[in-house]
Amino acid sequence: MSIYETLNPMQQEAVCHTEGPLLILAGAGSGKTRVLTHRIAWLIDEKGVNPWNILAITFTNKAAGEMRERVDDIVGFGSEQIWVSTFHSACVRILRRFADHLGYERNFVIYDTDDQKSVIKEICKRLNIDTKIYKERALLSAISSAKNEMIDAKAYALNVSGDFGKQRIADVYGEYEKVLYKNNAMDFDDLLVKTVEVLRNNEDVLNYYQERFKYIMVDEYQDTNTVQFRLVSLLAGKYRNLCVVGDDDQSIYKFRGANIYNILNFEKEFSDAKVIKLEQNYRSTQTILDAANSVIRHNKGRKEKTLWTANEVGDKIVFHQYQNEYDEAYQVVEEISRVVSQGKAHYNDYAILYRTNAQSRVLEEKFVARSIPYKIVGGINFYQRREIKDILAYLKTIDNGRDDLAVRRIINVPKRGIGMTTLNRVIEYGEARDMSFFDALECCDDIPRIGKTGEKIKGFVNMIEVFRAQSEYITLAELLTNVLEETGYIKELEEEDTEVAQGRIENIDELMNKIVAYEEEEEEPTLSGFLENVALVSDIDSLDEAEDYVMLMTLHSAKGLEFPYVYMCGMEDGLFPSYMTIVNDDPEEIEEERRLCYVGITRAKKRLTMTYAKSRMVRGSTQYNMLSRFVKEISPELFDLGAKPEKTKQESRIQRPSDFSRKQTTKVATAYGKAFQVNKAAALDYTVGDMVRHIKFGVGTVINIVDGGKDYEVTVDFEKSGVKKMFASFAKLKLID
Ligand SMILES: Nc1ncnc2c1ncn2[C@@H]1O[C@H](COP(=O)(O)OP(=O)(O)OP(=O)(O)O)[C@@H](O)[C@H]1O
Ligand SMILES: [Mg+2]
Repeated sequence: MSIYETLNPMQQEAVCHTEGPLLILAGAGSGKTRVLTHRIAWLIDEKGVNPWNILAITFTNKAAGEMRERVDDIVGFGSEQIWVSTFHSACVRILRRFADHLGYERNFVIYDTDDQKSVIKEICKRLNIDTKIYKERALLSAISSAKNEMIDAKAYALNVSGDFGKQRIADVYGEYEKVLYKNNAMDFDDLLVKTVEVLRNNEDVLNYYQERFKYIMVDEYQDTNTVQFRLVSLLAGKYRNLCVVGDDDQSIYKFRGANIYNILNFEKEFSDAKVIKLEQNYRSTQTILDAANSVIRHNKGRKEKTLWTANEVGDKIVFHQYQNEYDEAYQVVEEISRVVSQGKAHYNDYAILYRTNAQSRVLEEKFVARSIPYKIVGGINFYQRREIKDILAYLKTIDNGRDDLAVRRIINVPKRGIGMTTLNRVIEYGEARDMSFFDALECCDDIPRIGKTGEKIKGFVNMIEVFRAQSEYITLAELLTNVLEETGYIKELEEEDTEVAQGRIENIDELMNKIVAYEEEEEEPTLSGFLENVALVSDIDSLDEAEDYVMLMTLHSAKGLEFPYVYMCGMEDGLFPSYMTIVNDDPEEIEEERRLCYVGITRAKKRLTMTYAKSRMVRGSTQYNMLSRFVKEISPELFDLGAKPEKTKQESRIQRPSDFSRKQTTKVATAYGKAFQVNKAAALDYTVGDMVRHIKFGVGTVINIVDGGKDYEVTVDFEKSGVKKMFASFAKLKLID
């Protein structure tokens, strides 16, 4: 049977429409990616197109890898000639060849955020710009947005029209471009911008690539931004054989400048474009598809789509409610383990999806405890993350300082201006005397040629010693708080103010949760005890080799992928949709989160399980959340509500070799544990979900309560005035019976 017979008539039409622009707009699982791979095969096998003339662009490296595999399978010989890559790697390839046309050396370097920041810092100093007012990160993000909109430094400067703030940004932007050029460096946005520039300004280069890429395909088109759109239109400018596929309901990268209007732009720029809609979903059961549709229906201003499936009705959506995130993780892992051990599924039939990276920690610990192989897709295991390693290195150094690697890891993190030459001298000194690195640091006065850096070293040693002294009389959570504050670690991340930095902060918060849970449960908590406990769960080497593993990933990373069994964990308002989305109360943000939910649901082929934890520790304090609004949007008849969670013993929050009884404690650490006090949950006479009355705002529903130490922070959704956050003692909310 020819592979084309495995396509439906609309898909076949899309595959065979090889000449001229083509837009495939279709819902999840309708075979868009499949059409792209089959189109490549068709071009080569049936149209005799040279594989060399084909460019396929995908969104992530994983997607590129998968597409490459699918193409290899159906094309066979010659498939390695096809460019299957992400936007960025395609651009790097082009620039490595033609960057000299822009006056760059071809071996230009690519700057990461740290490099960019030091450039900005240096410029601000030179221009006398106060970085307290003009934050480095804000400057960088203004420059990045400008680049993604293809506004260069000159154009930016022309547009400031007397706005002093913008003028400063324009000054920095101009200088920044000069410095990068001088250093033969490009930042991430440059890769795209400069490629467009090379193509625009050099007819021969443009000609070369237009001739080369006679057939261009772009997957996940809904998440392209302005400069990416420009790039594609330039490349396809001559032959116009451009096929883009996307789904406006799955646009989830607006925060990175993705521009959903590119779908409209496409129809404008390529007005003769053929538009094909695919309506049959092949991936999911009827039930899963119904659930997805019932959620996405709540978004306004979307293109209404019909999506049906011939697949069976299938299992109901499973919904579980748990006491807390530990129960949730425990039960999910147990369930997977049970089914797999019965031989009914493989580990890699499963994916666990969550909203934030930090949620992986508890799940990972349960997997390690059960010796079940798992892999974090598109990310890094919790205990391997940079910030977690850094903070643990601080704690190890405070604990005893005998771990040279740990001390060396943090001596200059955050930057303290202690250079490599100095450090080598300290190492040499220590090795000659058989001392630990930390002991050698303590002797820095005696080390020759240390000079002024000695003061900086002493500052570091002193700080560690103060922490050591403190650790005698404060709790571990307080110690961690002090480390985060005194070292400036958190401040640096806060100032960076990027998506990545925010993720790092969330991970550190999660480590705080771990410490608080450890202290609550342990009879005699100690720093060494905590570090041993961590070593127990972070030792995952043995599981690394497995070929069959459960996949854990954020909802964002799951785009384009599919799995027989999907778990969506943490289905709570305040987590998903995120807390900030709810507080900002911006309908567009909620819609973006809803699209993310749609992406999550539609990853599942056979069965979808959604889980909800009534309480969850956030920054060291227990938070009670309401069920996610997205779950409520799914019609109740689609759920298997009989599937109540089995009553199990209260799940331990920490991993330990032997069983023990959980110590009941009322101690609760606040955000960064400044104050410790008795849990006052009994002090409020209302709880999440209750109706309350406020003297000014009227009637509303309590949607969140956070124990903020001295007071409770209560979030209420008022019928008239929307969501408001307030302190319980001031709000004087009255419970309505
Ligand atoms: N005509 C078909 N016959 C059988 N299976 C199909 C057909 N079309 C697609 N499929 C299968 O349906 C699943 C979904 O296809 P694909 O991943 O291409 O969808 P998609 O539209 O790209 O989804 P997403 O929007 O999530 O990226 C895949 O397993 C694919 O092999
Ligand atoms: Mg796809």
